[in-house]
Amino acid sequence: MPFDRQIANHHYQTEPQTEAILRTENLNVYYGETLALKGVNLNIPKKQITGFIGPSGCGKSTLLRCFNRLNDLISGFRIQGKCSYYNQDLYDKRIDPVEVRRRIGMVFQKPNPFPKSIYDNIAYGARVNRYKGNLDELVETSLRRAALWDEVKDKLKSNGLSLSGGQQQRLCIARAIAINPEIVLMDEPCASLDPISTMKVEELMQELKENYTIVIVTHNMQQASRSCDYTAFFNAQATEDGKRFGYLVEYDKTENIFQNPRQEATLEYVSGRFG
Ligand SMILES: Nc1ncnc2c1ncn2[C@@H]1O[C@H](COP(=O)(O)OP(=O)(O)OP(=O)(O)O)[C@@H](O)[C@H]1O
Repeated sequence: MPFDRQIANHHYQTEPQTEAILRTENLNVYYGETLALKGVNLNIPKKQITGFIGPSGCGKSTLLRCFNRLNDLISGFRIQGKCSYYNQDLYDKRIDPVEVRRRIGMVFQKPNPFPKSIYDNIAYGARVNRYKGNLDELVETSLRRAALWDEVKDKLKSNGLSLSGGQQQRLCIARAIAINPEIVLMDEPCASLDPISTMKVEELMQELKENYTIVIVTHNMQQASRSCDYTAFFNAQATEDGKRFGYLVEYDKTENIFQNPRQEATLEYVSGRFG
């Protein structure tokens, strides 16, 4: 099927049965004159784990960053189409990006704790937001939710950077949830972790989805098939002038993407034949 028809009709998507919390409609993303993502239509279900997979450069991180306005900081970035949270246009002029990032938190590929104590890493956002509750309780609850409390409860004054990589990443997840977001975006959160730490983060994601919506970019096919309820497969298409743009190929329940995809390209990618 010609590429444009693939984009024009959306036969390759199974709409999630649960309420959508994030939605894109005909979303194009540009960096300067370069089109990075074309025509993305996606509904991200609430309190589920949605994975973005696809070869390098197909725009997975770009799309993830659109959801908490993190691309705003990049000069030349602009979008066409719509990107919304519930039914609120995230790019409406009246929307405060700081408030967006409070509700939609982010965990990055490389753990990036502040060079502060474990306690202060968690308390930081609350203090900035003039949190009125009990800080000790917030720190404990957040660390418990991130499955880190037992490992750090006796050394809350130690520097966050003194923890192992896997612990640092769980600290970053605890820091993200301490400001009580509704959504946690994760950009390859296990890319720099060993298999045991990776497993802990995956287990943690399953616990977190009771309270939060999670969207994760991953290059690890096993991780996507184990952890995600829904999976979106993106690919890149070359243009005549030698540039490439990303587009959504197929979006479905994870088991369908991995066991019974409707697109040949998806099958090739998930079975490791390209990408
Ligand atoms: N800050 C930026 N300025 C200009 N172009 C960018 C910027 N960030 C990303 N791009 C371009 O946008 C396209 C998509 O990149 P993006 O990082 O979103 O892809 P990705 O699928 O997440 O890749 P990877 O799997 O390698 O992380 C690429 O062509 C990339 O070069």
